[in-house]
Amino acid sequence: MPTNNTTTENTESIENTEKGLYARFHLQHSNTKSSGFALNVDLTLPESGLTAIFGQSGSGKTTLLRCIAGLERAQQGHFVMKGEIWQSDTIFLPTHKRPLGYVFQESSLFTHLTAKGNLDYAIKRSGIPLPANLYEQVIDLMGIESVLTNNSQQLSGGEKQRVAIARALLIQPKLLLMDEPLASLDNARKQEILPYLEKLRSTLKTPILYVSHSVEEVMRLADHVVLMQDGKVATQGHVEEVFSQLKSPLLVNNDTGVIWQGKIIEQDNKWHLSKVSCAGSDLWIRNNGDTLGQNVRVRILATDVSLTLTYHEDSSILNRLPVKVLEIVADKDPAMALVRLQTEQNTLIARLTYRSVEHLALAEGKALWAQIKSVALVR
Ligand SMILES: Nc1ncnc2c1ncn2[C@@H]1O[C@H](COP(=O)(O)OP(=O)(O)OP(=O)(O)O)[C@@H](O)[C@H]1O
Repeated sequence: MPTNNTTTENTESIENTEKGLYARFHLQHSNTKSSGFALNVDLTLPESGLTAIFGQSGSGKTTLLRCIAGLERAQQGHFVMKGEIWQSDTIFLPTHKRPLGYVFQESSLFTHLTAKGNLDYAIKRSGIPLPANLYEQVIDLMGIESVLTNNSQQLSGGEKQRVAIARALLIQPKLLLMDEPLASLDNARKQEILPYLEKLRSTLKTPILYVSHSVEEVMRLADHVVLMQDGKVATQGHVEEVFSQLKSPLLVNNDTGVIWQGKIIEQDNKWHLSKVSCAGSDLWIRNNGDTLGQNVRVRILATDVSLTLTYHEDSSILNRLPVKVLEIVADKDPAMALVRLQTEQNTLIARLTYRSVEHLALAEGKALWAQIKSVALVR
């Protein structure tokens, strides 16, 4: 289950950080005391995968990342990275001694160097010998082979960011921090770079902390989500859990819906459809060139789910799943209700009128069929 923030001292977490990351910071910006911004977090994060730090502008995402990097010194701070203390009451490792890579909104490449020159400079500065093939693997992962000899000023915004990410990876960080790496790109460039970030997330063993205020990026990239509000952690948890909360603060109005992880297990070439198996529930989606066996994420909006008491074969809807009602809560619109449903092993949310809730006599535990009008691959 997603957990809420605790700002009290978490001694147990500090002791159990051989694997995960533990961050506790209390920081008050000296010149913002009047406006009252304070960062107050106490977080244990997974040791691998991509953790999205999400929240509105000014909620403290960058400040948290800067504290972790040692770029900002919290009045009270504790950061333990897989058993290594980077900050405590008595220790403060300066940024250059922390084995981390930092990717900023702007690529910050040296403009007088080529892409390759930027990478070589970073490797030399890190002083850590490169294992065989790492250079080639990183170039391949970021797809920058063809631009290596270009001067960094000649690169597109997306290429610059891919070189900047490669540069951060080549210093062999134990932690990769990314602060809105797509924020300075237009939508076309964002779409171009997202598949590289997906590949990075699924290939890299190093944990990634990724600041964003884009729901799309979070849904597509995150394994784990931390939602920041007013310098505090409002909620955190696995991406599927966080999105399946009926009142997820991540979502606004018609965005309500769930994310499922699945695998393409069948393709129907006649109708250009793919079957995705998601934890016991199979769904047909349009085939957009996906390959058999591919892991995918799908998004099912609450507005695309309707409920029937019996199995309707005479319907245009392809996806029908047996479900049980878990809970019914009021939507912001007084005419509408949000119904959380249990499928085989997942949660589904339907947005219905209260009239339909009454008509179907919906109540907790009631078994019925969910018809899913549209399933989108998250991309
Ligand atoms: N060096 C500083 N001195 C004083 N106040 C600061 C400083 N850095 C940030 N702040 C303030 O702290 C608050 C949190 O800023 P922060 O940049 O961490 O937010 P954010 O969630 O990353 O926002 P955004 O999404 O806009 O980048 C803001 O109110 C900001 O104005």
